[in-house]
Amino acid sequence: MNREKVLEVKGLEQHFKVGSGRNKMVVKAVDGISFDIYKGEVFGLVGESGCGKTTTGRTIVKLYDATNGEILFKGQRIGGGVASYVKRIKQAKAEAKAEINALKSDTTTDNKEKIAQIKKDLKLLVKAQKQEIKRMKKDNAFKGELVNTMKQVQMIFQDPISSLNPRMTVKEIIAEGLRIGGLRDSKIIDEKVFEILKVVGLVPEHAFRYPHEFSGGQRQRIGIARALIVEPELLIADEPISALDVSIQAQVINLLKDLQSTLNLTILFIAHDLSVVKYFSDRIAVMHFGKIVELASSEDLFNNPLHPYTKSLLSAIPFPNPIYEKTRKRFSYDASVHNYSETNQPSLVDVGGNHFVYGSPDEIENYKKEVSKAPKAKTSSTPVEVVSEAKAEEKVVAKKPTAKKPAAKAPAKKADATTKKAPAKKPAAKKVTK
Ligand SMILES: Nc1ncnc2c1ncn2[C@@H]1O[C@H](COP(=O)(O)OP(=O)(O)OP(=O)(O)O)[C@@H](O)[C@H]1O
Repeated sequence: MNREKVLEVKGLEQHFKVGSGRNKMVVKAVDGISFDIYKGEVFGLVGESGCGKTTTGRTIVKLYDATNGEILFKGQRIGGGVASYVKRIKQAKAEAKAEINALKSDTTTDNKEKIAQIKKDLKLLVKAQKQEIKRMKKDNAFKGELVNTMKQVQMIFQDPISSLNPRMTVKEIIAEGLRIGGLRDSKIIDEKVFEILKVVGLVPEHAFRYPHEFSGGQRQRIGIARALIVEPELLIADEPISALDVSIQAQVINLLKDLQSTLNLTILFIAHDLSVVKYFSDRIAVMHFGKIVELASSEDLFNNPLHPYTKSLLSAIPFPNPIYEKTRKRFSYDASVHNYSETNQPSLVDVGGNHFVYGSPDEIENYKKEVSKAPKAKTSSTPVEVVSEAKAEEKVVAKKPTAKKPAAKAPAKKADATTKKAPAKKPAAKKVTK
């Protein structure tokens, strides 16, 4: 099946210069990652704190300028960096200089021709690299077009408290994206805001209140409404539940899950908890120290994890079973097992059935053997547990109670009013064909 790529991330690097003087150093928060996200897919990005997940999301929405690599949204370049081209020019110049100096110091032969050739080659290489830099910068320069494109990529933030302006009413917060997009008709703006509030499980009356009047879960719903009002195609959810009370986490996850299917959204779901992404994601990429170490369908990753880091993350997931918990073995990941060297370099390779693992050639051979012996994965469609959560009242500080009806259960017609996309429910079996 031909799948439309909504997002393409190619060799993305995001390096931060920190400290000064002797303490100056470069933090390679994201260190050359590549992945594609297909239309209608939920792509999970997981890893422990500090592995670069948030930086990846923020670089995609252009909160940071990428150091290197490319980001394409529906084929259009929306971000990237030129550091590698500049580095290549510097390196080529240094190499050419060293070669020319060596030839000049050799007084026994006439090396004029060779030197001229080196200079000519260098000139050509520098010209090609500069042209490439120019092309990239030019692609970035279509500002108007880029602003429109970026509207289609929205982000939900980890902390709903700090991400909402306390001095703005909910209506002002949600409508901001519409106003930035040039909409001025306050009647239409009001209608759209009220509509989207219903879609996320709130009520129109909430529009006139301030963020502090809401509970954590409700604030996250406001954040979701703010992202959805501009009818995005790609939603980047950066740990949307990690700051929330456990009792309401599942509500927000289920809301996102429903919205994803009702509005046919494509989602990059960032989380540190593998158990959360399991039921939500079609595919999952596991990140460790700025690199993707494993990328596979959700089923493959859980049923047949290959990279030792993924195995260690999985071993950390608790199960609500005391007998299992008593015997559960947690093991830690020791990166020294890999023995990487200059001649034994790792890379991310498909070891079979679109199951990618980061490893050296020897490791990849072993992973391939392992994957060929593995039993076929069973499809799991278990919904997120909402047992106690459904009962858990979201403590509303606001005067009136929250609408209990889950947003995505809103009639298709309502969703239609908030998006250009066909509101029809997607078929349940939306698993990506591999
Ligand atoms: N603006 C910045 N300047 C310097 N270093 C940064 C910056 N942002 C992130 N980092 C560093 O980059 C690394 C990756 O951070 P990032 O927040 O992307 O990780 P994360 O996996 O999302 O972690 P968490 O789950 O805790 O948010 C960390 O070492 C962090 O300290």
